Amino acid sequence: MSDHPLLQLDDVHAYYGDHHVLDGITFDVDTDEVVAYLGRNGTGKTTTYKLVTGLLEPRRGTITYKDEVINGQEPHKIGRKGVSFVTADEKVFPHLTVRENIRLPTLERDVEPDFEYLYELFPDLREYERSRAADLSGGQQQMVAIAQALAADPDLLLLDEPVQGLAVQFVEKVSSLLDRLTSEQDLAVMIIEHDIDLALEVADRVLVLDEGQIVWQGSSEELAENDEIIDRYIGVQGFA
Ligand SMILES: Nc1ncnc2c1ncn2[C@@H]1O[C@H](COP(=O)(O)OP(=O)(O)OP(=O)(O)O)[C@@H](O)[C@H]1O
Repeated sequence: MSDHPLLQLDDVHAYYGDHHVLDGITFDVDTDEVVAYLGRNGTGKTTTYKLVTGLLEPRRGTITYKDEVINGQEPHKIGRKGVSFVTADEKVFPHLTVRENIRLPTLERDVEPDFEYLYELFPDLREYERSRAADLSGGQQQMVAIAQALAADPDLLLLDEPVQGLAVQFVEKVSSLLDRLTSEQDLAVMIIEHDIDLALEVADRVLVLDEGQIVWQGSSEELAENDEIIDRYIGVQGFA
């Protein structure tokens, strides 16, 4: 772990009304690592992403990104600092073309996405770049969402079940894509993923959340050998 992690959460608490969802979580994420964020449904994983992206303000604790406290900053400001968030049901704009969708996050910055690089990562998208997003399959639309997040040239990519409901061929693509991205760019990735085999395959490190607390952290290899933690907090394929 470095002295200056890209992202650092320190004793962070989050509530929805009186519902105390995150009960003092502390963890770091460094550039160039893929961190799987695991735990049963409803334990607060997506809520953690909402805090980091500014969609929700922590009641207590500190979120530091690139050595700056970002608690309570506006989502668009945090986005401009290099945080991108892709959810499972990411909505691409159906009436825009693939190319227009990918360009969206860069419009206000007056820069061009690196289409060549993105199409090399997602060859299907080159083929369909002039098609309306609505005409693509669910898996291809998910690729557009990930390409759109990458077009903004993020330093931290937060993926929330990026392959949920997708065909095996897309799952394999996402897995090899993450390998490639973190080896070619200064990028940290956090991934919420219920398929534990996939999570362990793509991640260097794992955080396990239960009842709003980080109950275990370690390398993917360590978790793969720790049946007790898997059974207790993640379960078969992570379903409660
Ligand atoms: N907008 C909201 N208002 C009120 N309660 C919410 C809201 N969003 C989430 N919750 C509750 O907060 C808790 C944590 O939800 P969260 O979505 O962060 O869990 P998760 O670990 O991401 O689960 P999943 O794997 O099902 O996505 C759950 O009990 C959920 O019902």
